[in-house]
Amino acid sequence: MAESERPTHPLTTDDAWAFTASRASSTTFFFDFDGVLSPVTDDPDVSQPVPSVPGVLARLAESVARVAIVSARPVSFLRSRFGTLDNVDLHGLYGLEVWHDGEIVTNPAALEFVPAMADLSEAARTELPGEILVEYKRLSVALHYRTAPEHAAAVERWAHEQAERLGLRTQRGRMVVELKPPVDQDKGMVITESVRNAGCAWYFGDDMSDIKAFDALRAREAVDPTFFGMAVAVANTETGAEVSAAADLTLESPHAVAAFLAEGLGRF
Ligand SMILES: O=P(O)(O)OC[C@H]1O[C@H](O[C@H]2O[C@H](CO)[C@@H](O)[C@H](O)[C@H]2O)[C@H](O)[C@@H](O)[C@@H]1O
Repeated sequence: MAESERPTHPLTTDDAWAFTASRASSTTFFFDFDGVLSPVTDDPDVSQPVPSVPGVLARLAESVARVAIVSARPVSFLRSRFGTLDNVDLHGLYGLEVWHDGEIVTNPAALEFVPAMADLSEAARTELPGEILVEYKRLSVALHYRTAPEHAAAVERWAHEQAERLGLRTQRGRMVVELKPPVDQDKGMVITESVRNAGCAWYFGDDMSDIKAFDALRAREAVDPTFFGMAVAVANTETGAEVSAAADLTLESPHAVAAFLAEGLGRF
């Protein structure tokens, strides 16, 4: 396929892989973590990537310009799962953190919220029902109701009251509501910045925050007729319908993502 002939949406998977292979040296693959590279678990602390994922990402990084994980998890968590992959870039907390030259670089505008987040996580543990899992992430706090969905409304209400009181923002996800600093930073902004000089990029996501990353690919296509963006959703019963509706392709599960990439690697 000639370089300028980018495939049009909707497109076949074969066309997408063929074009990507022709642009490998200017292609980036971006991945969300939970629900995409890792099956969903009740306890976020025990989540692990699908066993074949680290090997597949390492091989992919040897075939294209760049592979990056763009997650709502802290970089420290991503390092605990992917620290051995020195050719995979890590963006944490929606891009508020990035792993760069052997250290975590934090958006300075978010740093002043560290004490408030520590206090907030303590308050959540005291004030919310005991079944609610409180995940303290240094710059944000996630309140999980996966194992107690009957408390969803109360948790959402509490989160919104705290956001109002402390001047924070909320982010809804899969059986979770998160309190974040009032800093303009989302996954779409990470992608917009990262694809400025790319010829092609893929993004794999499953949650509401990933739709902004899909939008960033579309926006790049709109201003650069040679750029090709491929938005891949991973199915789930919680946010799957909305994410799939915004995607070019839907894969069934994190295991299917790993198999899809392993098959695609044969095209390079
Ligand atoms: O951007 P991501 O990497 O997808 O992170 C989004 C949230 O993922 C985690 O929560 C989700 O996965 C948990 C483990 O499978 C699950 O228990 C929970 O119900 C999901 O919402 C993570 O714990 C959150 O901090 C992230 O915001």
